[in-house]
Amino acid sequence: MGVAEFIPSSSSLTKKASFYSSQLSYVSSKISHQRRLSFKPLSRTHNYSQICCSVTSKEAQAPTVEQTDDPKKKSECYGVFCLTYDLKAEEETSSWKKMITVSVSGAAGMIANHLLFKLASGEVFGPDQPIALRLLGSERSIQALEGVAMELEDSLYPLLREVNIGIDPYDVFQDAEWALLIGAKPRGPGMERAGLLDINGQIFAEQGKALNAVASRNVKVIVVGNPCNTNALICLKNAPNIPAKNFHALTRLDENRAKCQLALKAGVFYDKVSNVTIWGNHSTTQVPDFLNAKINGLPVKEVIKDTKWLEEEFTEKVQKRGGVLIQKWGRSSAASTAVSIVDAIRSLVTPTPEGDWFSTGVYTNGNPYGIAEDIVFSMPCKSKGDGDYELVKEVIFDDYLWNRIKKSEDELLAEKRCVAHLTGEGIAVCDLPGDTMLPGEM
Ligand SMILES: NC(=O)C1=CN([C@@H]2O[C@H](COP(=O)(O)OP(=O)(O)OC[C@H]3O[C@@H](n4cnc5c(N)ncnc54)[C@H](OP(=O)(O)O)[C@@H]3O)[C@@H](O)[C@H]2O)C=CC1
Ligand SMILES: O=C([O-])CC(=O)C(=O)O
Repeated sequence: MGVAEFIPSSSSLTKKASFYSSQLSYVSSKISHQRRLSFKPLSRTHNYSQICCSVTSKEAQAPTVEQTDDPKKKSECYGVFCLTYDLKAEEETSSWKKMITVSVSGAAGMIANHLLFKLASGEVFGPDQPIALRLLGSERSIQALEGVAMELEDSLYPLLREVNIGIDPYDVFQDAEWALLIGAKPRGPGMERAGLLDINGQIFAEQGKALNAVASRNVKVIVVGNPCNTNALICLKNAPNIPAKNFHALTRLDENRAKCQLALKAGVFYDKVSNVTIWGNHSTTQVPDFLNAKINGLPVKEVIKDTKWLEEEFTEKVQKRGGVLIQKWGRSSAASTAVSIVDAIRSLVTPTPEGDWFSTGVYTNGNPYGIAEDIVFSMPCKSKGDGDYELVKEVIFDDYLWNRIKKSEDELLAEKRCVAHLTGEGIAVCDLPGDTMLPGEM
């Protein structure tokens, strides 16, 4: 067991967003499959949706190219983004809902490369839901992010109304109604878990502060970047003006993996598997719950009688699926993670089917199970489809399940002690269990 102590340096505590300076923003609008595009360099204080366009009718209006002699302005726009359409009146696509704003970090990364196109297509929020995408990158990735914006443009999604890229979270999270926090430093060879927690924790502390300052007061936040549970805890602690309940750590990929393994073993298609909970941390201590899960409406243990398989093989397969995938692919799950983010969002914006539930890592504030308070722990939830959720009470525990849950709880409590300097709870003491690993580590 390694013991490390983090005394917060003044730089780590007082560091403001380091990316305040330059940024590029692209705003696009697509109406009735015809493109209306505009580009404006946005300052931190602009209201983006007011800057964007509106239309009076479905008829195209002649574009006017904005001429500028300002060389700085010129260098900030390219191609069709330099065209400004003069759209004067209010939008009349009356069958569509009011546009929502979704901010995504790590937007030039592999997961985002799948996710953004699903968001823009209407697959996530519905075919009548216009969307503004605000994409957060860094100085490292700004060129790639321009490439992402270009591909989104070239995809001609009618619902995609704005694409805005930047490197300052205080800009990119402005008015966000959903914040999908994917960007994080991957754990490299020889890097201690404590080191990863510290580096990524600082990213999420900063982003929490930015959300607190500029996002919608009811923003829903899904933390994907690892270690996602503790990153989510850090994020919510740095965003005291946003309800802690609104923060999630993504464990839906683990739920999907568990469903797949149960379906395989039972010889049924996976739509027959329901009520699967992932308890705890998105790490190798996570607990895929086969006690409460069902196949064809029956308890899994009545369908799969091989308890040894359930307790050992199944559990370990789910816990380590990410690592096996990395060995095969040479990189971590990207497409299936994006799919699981879609699932996680849809579970919050559509009513949960009667009797079923879904897993998500949420803040343990008054949970009915007896899990330690003040951590982010994956638990069974159901939703009315309003973006909110409640914990499911109708679950049972046996010694096997409860002992495993406690191990994951211990791990998260240790991670929490390790990031105390980032949650405002004093001096961090890092005494992580030696076997603490991400699913992607073997
Ligand atoms: N919860 C879950 O179920 C899963 C979580 N994950 C996690 O999701 C995260 C993203 O995965 P993926 O998209 O595949 O990764 P990529 O490496 O493709 O992208 C990650 C992005 O993170 C950003 N980043 C932020 N800070 C740093 C830093 N200090 N060093 C390097 N990159 C940084 C980079 O963008 P930029 O330069 O623009 O900041 C980069 O594009 C990882 O943390 C991964 O472990 C992966 C699979 C499942
Ligand atoms: O460890 C990783 O980066 C990948 C991961 O979370 C997973 O596959 O579940």
